Amino acid sequence: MRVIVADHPLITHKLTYLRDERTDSPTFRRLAEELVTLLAYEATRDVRTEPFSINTPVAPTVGIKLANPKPLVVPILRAGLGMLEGMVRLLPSAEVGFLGMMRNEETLEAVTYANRLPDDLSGRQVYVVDPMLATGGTLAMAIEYLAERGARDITCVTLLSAPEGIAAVEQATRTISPPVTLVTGAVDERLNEHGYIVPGLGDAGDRLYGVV
Ligand SMILES: O=P(O)(O)OC[C@H]1O[C@H](OP(=O)(O)OP(=O)(O)O)[C@H](O)[C@@H]1O
Ligand SMILES: O=c1cc[nH]c(=O)[nH]1
Ligand SMILES: [Mg+2]
Repeated sequence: MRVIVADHPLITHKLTYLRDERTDSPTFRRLAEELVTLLAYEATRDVRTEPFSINTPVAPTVGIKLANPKPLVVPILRAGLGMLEGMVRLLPSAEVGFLGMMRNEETLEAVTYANRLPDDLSGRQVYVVDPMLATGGTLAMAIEYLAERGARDITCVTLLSAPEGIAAVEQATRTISPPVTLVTGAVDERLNEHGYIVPGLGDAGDRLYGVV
């Protein structure tokens, strides 16, 4: 797995406010959206394009446009929804599929409770968005699932990642065929005994949408 830590000062600045416990929900949502736009710039560096002929007012020229099939963006509900708008703003022609997944807070194992994705992902570039990569169970399960359906390559965009989670996803993706890339805003110190990222930002879903 290729890991890109996009530690641009603007990203780290916005992440600092996002982490701050005093940041309220509306501000948290706005910052998450702004952050994903900055991360998406890095994450889409290898998006597939094809030549596109146009005429400027001065001369004909050949540029590029996104190739077909268009990329698929997959937010992992709930917290990934907070990154969807920023992602599709940058990729307006992308399609969107949904995976609903939650961690069992006792066992820390991921459970899938919703799935609305095209059956056949052959040839598709897939961008998975979820703010948090903690133990890695959720992302590993999502990646395996997308690979089984034939995704051509899979790029995961997270705001924060734990070293333990990166190692777990690396291990889990060792045997799958599509290339996997992780683009993250920061790699934090560790996980605590409850599986939360330290220093992290708490529960991203709760901070975006309220405590469940
Ligand atoms: O790497 P892991 O240990 O699997 O943890 C990461 C997952 O935990 C959070 O979701 P959560 O289960 O809290 O669901 P929510 O988005 O509905 O709050 C987060 O958004 C990831 O999906
Ligand atoms: O720190 C963490 C770990 C998992 N999920 C979160 O929302 N935050
Ligand atoms: Mg949560």
